[in-house]
Amino acid sequence: MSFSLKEINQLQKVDFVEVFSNVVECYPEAAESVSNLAPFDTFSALLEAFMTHLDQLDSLKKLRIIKLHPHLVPEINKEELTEESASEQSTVGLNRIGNAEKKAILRRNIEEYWEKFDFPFVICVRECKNTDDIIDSVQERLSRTSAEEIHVAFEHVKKITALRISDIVAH
Ligand SMILES: NC(=O)N[C@H]1NC(=O)NC1=O
Repeated sequence: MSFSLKEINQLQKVDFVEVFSNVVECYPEAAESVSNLAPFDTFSALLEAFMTHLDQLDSLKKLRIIKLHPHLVPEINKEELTEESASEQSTVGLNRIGNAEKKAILRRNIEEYWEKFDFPFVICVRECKNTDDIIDSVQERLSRTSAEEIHVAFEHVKKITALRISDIVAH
């Protein structure tokens, strides 16, 4: 459902939090905090409020948010996907990889990443052209340090959030 900025600004706090509850995956606390800053003069101001909220979180909370994201191969953890994640994962066909070998490589790489870092591989899927793009990224990012990867993964969390906000609010 898409809202105008005017409609967003007229929402009661509880409704604002519900509308934006999953723009940060499974972390409604972001919407809760940003709701206190309403009304917003522009779409950019709303977007910026969420980005600023995320940026100022301490590193433990950032890590917690990264860990709230589902694996790109949900079978790894037998996960139920949120509506937003399922839709994003389907944009590049992650839910219908026909090539068994490719599916196995992706799964192996993502499991290896999880074992190395102890948090899921997070990437803004909607910025990827296809599953090969994702395989290349996970292989490249596997060589990084944990601190580097927390930073990179969190930048992807912010991109995912921005796109989800753009889906909700006409701009
Ligand atoms: N693991 C991971 O990257 N998950 C996500 N990426 C994305 O674009 N949507 C997600 O849920």
